[in-house]
Amino acid sequence: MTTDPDYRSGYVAIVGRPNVGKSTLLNNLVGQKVSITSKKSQTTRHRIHGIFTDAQSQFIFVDTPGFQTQYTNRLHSTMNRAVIQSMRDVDVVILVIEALRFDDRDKLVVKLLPAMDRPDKPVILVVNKVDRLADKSRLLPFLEKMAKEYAFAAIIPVSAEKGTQLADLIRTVRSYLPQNPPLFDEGEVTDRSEQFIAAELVREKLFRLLGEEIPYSTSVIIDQFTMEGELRKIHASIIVDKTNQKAIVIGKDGEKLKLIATQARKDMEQNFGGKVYLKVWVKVKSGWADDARALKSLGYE
Ligand SMILES: Nc1nc2c(ncn2[C@@H]2O[C@H](COP(=O)(O)OP(=O)(O)OP(=O)(O)O)[C@@H](O)[C@H]2O)c(=O)[nH]1
Repeated sequence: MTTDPDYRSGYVAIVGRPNVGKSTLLNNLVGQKVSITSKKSQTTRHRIHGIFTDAQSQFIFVDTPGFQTQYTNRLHSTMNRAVIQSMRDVDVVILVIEALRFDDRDKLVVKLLPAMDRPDKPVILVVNKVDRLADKSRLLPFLEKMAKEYAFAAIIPVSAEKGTQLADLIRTVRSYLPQNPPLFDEGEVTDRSEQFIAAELVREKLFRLLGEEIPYSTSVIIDQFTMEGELRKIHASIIVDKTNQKAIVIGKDGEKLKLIATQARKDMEQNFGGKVYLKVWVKVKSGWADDARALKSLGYE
């Protein structure tokens, strides 16, 4: 751990409507250092998506589950609550939009942001996909217009895909992080367990593929994780609270569960760099959320 008095660390939320490039940005920012934290870190208030640590700073990127949903037309109150909740305790919010595009859906996201005139909660606007602009001269007026309309702490045009201007973004975000020693030990966060990642990837699919209510009352546990040569054999259970939730997760003719499992398997194969055999069950465990012992067995202290 560092003893540098100017070390900065804090929580950062990346928000924006679907498809603006949030995941691309996150992956590029955390780069090789992408880490899904260990079970222990799960007990913090945030769901952590990735951590970037360097000699001067540590950025802890938190999930904003609501924005990951496919059901973009259903920006209803549950989702809003989830998003607002996830932004409440972060130090910096990064709002991502596409260059030259600021539509009604972006405006809806802006409405959910913390008040920008509050000095303790800077919102940095990232204008992404600048590489796509044929006519670069249109960018500056767009940036100026955004600056005039909203009190962003900073506006930074980037290409998340090409990695352009990301160093600038890192520097800017850093300047808004509190002076803190690293909140997570680098060893701890890079020591990622494939078992944990596997559970996270299934959980992510629940958020993406189900309505907004269900994922919050589910949990995922890995019952079995074995290697057979190069093949990872994984058995996972999705734990739900009620029988009707089980039916929803499984879907008509098992289609939903199949989709969840297929997408999770593909992500696992990409993450682990090898073939995965994944089997997923849905189990009802009534009142699991209230049962301390059950919670403990699911990894929540
Ligand atoms: N040209 C270009 N394309 C980009 C850039 N960043 C992201 N994209 C593309 O935009 C699409 C959406 O990117 P994602 O990172 O999945 O977007 P997202 O905001 O995480 O989307 P959701 O998960 O749906 O919320 C993908 O096809 C990316 O390849 C960029 O800087 N330039």
